[in-house]
Amino acid sequence: MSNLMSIDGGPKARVTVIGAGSWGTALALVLADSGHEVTLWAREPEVAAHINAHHSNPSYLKGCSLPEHIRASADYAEALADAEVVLFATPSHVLRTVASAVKPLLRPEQLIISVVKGIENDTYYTMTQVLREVLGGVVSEDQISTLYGPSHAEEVAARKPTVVVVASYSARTAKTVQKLFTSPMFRVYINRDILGVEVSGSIKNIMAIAAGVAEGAGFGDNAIAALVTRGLQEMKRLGMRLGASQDTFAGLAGVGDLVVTCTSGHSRNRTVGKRIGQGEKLEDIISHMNMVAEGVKTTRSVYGWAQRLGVEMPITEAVHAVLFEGLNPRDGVYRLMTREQKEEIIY
Ligand SMILES: NC(=O)C1=CN([C@@H]2O[C@H](COP(=O)(O)OP(=O)(O)OC[C@H]3O[C@@H](n4cnc5c(N)ncnc54)[C@H](O)[C@@H]3O)[C@@H](O)[C@H]2O)C=CC1
Ligand SMILES: O=C(CO)COP(=O)(O)O
Repeated sequence: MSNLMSIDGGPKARVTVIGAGSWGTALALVLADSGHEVTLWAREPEVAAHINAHHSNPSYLKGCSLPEHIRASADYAEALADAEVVLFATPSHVLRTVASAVKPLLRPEQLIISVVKGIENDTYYTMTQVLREVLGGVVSEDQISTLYGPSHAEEVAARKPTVVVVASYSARTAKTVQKLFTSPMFRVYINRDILGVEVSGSIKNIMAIAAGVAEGAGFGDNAIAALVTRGLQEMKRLGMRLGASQDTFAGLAGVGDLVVTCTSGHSRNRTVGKRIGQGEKLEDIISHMNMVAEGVKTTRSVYGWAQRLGVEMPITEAVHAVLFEGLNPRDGVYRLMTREQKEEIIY
């Protein structure tokens, strides 16, 4: 277990954030505001140079000034040299590669945090499961945690009130991470159900694409409310089949993140869905985006996972058909509306 004296016994910890996209940058700001020493690893050397010279990251977080004591580097060894805490904030499809690359630089006493939302294609692993597998032998699973919840980077960076959850394989680690992040505008609850947190916080991105498609296709608020409600049932059905706790889906990583992503103008997943609903092609949208819409890849994973387990996930199936099988968005909605008649709650 970590001997993070700087967190447990004092105000400052040395944190390295791997990934200077919008979320990694916003969380670096939260931690720096609390007095922690933060180093941001950026994949692009020009992003690191800009952060060091201008204390901002316009490529990923426009209009935001960063505290001057955040340092950036595009070199793993330099970025990780003194880290007590290593926070992964990359897109989900590169987490395995990035974690493998930094593994030789990690030490057993470091705490590892994932804020990455997604389910890996083919393995159907959550992101802490990927980290557990890749970092095994260096870092114990008790050192690993995840921070999820309704938290658009733009609002966090603007220091607007945000409430999230931390879940870990170890209660002590969860408590340490809670303490690390807590500030007057950033409140952190602990949730013991790490699987439920990761499953719900990842599948909500599929529902956000569906909500965007509905909006783009010209449907109304009733349709969005229906997608949020039935989407929650779907998330719960898969999650509980995997052993997650029902209550997690009513919590911040569940309905909390589902609502914000399905309704916020900040959401990249909702935006991708909306543009598809308006008639654009997925490839054209994605090829012009420098940011990640995790729901696209997660749709492939969850569709395959649900098929393998025999779990009914009609919204996920419809999103899969629209994204990857050429189904017209309006026909996707028609398909959902004309399914066989059902009871709302299956007991
Ligand atoms: N932006 C947000 O408001 C929130 C994002 N998240 C999650 O955080 C994770 C990271 O997303 P964002 O920071 O929003 O990213 P972003 O969409 O702002 O930027 C993409 C990031 O991925 C990096 N990247 C791209 N290809 C890479 C590669 N091959 N190797 C390493 N890095 C690569 C880019 O350099 C950039 O830092 C995602 O899983 C996302 O769902 C979670 C909560 C809030
Ligand atoms: O997870 C998020 C908010 O909690 C971010 O959602 P988007 O990736 O759709 O912007």
